[in-house]
Amino acid sequence: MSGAPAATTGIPAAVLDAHVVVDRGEFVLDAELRAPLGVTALLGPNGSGKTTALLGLAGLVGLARGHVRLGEEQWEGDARGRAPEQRSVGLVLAEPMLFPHLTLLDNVAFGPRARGMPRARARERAREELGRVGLADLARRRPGEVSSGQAQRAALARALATDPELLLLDEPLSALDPETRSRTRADLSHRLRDYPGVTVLTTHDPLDALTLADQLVFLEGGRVTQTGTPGEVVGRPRTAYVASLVGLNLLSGILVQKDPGWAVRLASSELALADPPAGAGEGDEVWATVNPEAVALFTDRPETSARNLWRLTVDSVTVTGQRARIHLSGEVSLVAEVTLGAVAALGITTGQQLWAAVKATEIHTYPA
Ligand SMILES: Nc1ncnc2c1ncn2[C@@H]1O[C@H](COP(=O)(O)OP(=O)(O)OP(=O)(O)O)[C@@H](O)[C@H]1O
Repeated sequence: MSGAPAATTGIPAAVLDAHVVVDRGEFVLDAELRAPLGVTALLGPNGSGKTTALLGLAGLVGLARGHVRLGEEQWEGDARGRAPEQRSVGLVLAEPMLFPHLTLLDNVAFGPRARGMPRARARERAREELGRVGLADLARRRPGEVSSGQAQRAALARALATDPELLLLDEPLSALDPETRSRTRADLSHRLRDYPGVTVLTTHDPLDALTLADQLVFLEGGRVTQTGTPGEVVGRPRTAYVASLVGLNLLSGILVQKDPGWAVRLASSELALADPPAGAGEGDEVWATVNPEAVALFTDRPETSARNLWRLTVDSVTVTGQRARIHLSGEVSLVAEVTLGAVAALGITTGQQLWAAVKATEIHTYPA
């Protein structure tokens, strides 16, 4: 839900402290980004400004306003600015962008060499970095002679060979096929655990974010809409995008006391609750999440003890593996997740009307 306040929670002291404002004409990025040591994932839909934010941190696009500080160092702001090459940054893009005519070893040695390290030491450093990403045996190959996942690992080694204080990874796994992606994700996770600096990585993929990152920052329309640890975000999503990414239904409304019990008054329906949320009272705005697996579907009005029952229309059906997600709308918009067997048994098709039931105990609420 755009316009929701950015929510920040108990993350360690920020080491990267930036306010990145970039004016691209029709699009303006205005994002405050704080990242502690460890991995911060920047997530957002296409065009939300993730790449622009990374380029702003690296000094590769100019800021209209704002600042970039890393620890005690001011990289940008207060009329001071460091050129990109004066920033201690390692950058990895979706495409590895290795020099095709150089071996992996020389590709990785290039950064230390360019910073004045003698050739033999730079090669030694490169060998060490290639070893850390499992490429010691391929050091003499050229980029065209290795797989896409291996090339991406070499790009990571190249970025780390200069011992950057800030590592920026822009969709580092997005160009890989699914199998390579999952193996490279594991290698990346392993290598990042040993990297002592601040990593900011952009991704669309919740699996990348949840497996690689200590902290998540969501960007929507150029603004930060939510930050938190993976656990905090999964437990309390605050925008429809965040909720859908973590696979939950998110509804918002006003908490009302009923006789007996409590409910959330939605735009055109109500959600009966088992318990009111801690920290909220009558009349307060609250969020409610419903796991799609907790939405039971019926073709005929069921005899059910579930206190939430609606007749809804099937808008679309998406299948992943053996399960299907049924997008429903009507008095409420909900996604239900059922087995393919249930899709067949209920004969689910687009446009069909179904009864959807959710037990009050399956609704998780928290203050907005
Ligand atoms: N060089 C440019 N000149 C003008 N507009 C640009 C430029 N680069 C990006 N934009 C615009 O800025 C917005 C943000 O783009 P950006 O690439 O940062 O988004 P993103 O979140 O990384 O997207 P994706 O996930 O698709 O890579 C988009 O609307 C894009 O069209």
